[in-house]
Amino acid sequence: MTQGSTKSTDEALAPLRKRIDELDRQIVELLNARAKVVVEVGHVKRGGAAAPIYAPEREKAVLEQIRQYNTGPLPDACLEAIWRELMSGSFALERPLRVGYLGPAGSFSHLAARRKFGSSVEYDNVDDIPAVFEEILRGHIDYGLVPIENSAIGGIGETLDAFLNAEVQVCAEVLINIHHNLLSNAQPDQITRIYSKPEAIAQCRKWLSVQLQQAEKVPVASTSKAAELAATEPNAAAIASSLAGELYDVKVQFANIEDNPQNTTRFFVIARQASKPTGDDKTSVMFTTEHAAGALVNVLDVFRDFGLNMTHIDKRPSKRVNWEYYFFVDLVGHIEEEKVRHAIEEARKHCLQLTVLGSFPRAKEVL
Ligand SMILES: C=C(O[C@@H]1C=C(C(=O)O)C=C[C@H]1O)C(=O)O
Repeated sequence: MTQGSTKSTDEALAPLRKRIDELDRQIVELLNARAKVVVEVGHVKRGGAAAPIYAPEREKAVLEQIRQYNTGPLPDACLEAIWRELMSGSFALERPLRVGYLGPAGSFSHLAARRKFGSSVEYDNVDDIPAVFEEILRGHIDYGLVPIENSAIGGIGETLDAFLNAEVQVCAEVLINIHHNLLSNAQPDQITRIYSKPEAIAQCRKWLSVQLQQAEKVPVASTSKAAELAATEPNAAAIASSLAGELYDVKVQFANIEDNPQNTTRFFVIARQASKPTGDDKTSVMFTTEHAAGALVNVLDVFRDFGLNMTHIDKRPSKRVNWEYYFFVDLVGHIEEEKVRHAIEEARKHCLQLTVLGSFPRAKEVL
């Protein structure tokens, strides 16, 4: 490029950048005007009957409105990411929020928590899934992220079992694409060992059968533990999230090595309170029935008779009596809707016990 053309490019850019500077000034002013209103919301929530700081129903309405306002050229997903981060800042202005997840840091639960709650909340990593539930009940954390099901391996037994022992509420759901990465600070041909959680190794089976055949596959307790090992051991690699790579300072050598690119995990956000209706919600229930012919069908018949669509069903052994089960069902609708409330009252008549785990806005996007 000649000097003349560089100069004319600079000349052409200068006024455009000046316009951007002025718009940025206005955006900052507007963001702070919004933040001042959020501070007032915080005062209202803390006074009188204390209202939860995180309001999933309002989050959904705000994001839907943003999509409606959007006339481009920015894609909806970009604006949504900005507004999620903005709402994360709102929490900090109302009252610092503590969010717990199954650790160590860099796990997929951590990734789900960060995508949902942004970078302005405090995160706590907890040793196991039941401990996330306990920390909610003890008031040590405000919200907890727990995996409920994966598109490839199905229900997460540890989470389902934890609902039997802890009375927490489901207040939101989060869908996350699980992308695995091969992380290592060694050159690929120098890698002799690959650490990961057995499930992650299994989810990358096809890729591993053609790549890095020389390396030994070593199972460890979590993908984030694997990343930690890969950071310290020469010639070691890990299969883990890109977040784990960032946190433990290990390079992504190969991205998206999972066999199924649609590999998705659904997480529940658990809390001490449920969420208000949005008009597009789900209700999660857990029940056990008598050990008799047709007992389960009798309950499901009620949901059909009331026209309630079921989006999830799972079962876990009661662990009290052999072959006695707890069933977990997600229904479309909110418990405050007359039809849903009525259906659950009717279903209860066919159960030994039925617990409503919570109603929450239906997640539309995979984050
Ligand atoms: C400001 C509020 O609190 C939180 C922050 C929100 C926001 O920044 O728009 C929306 C919902 C809440 O999770 C509110 O409840 O309106």
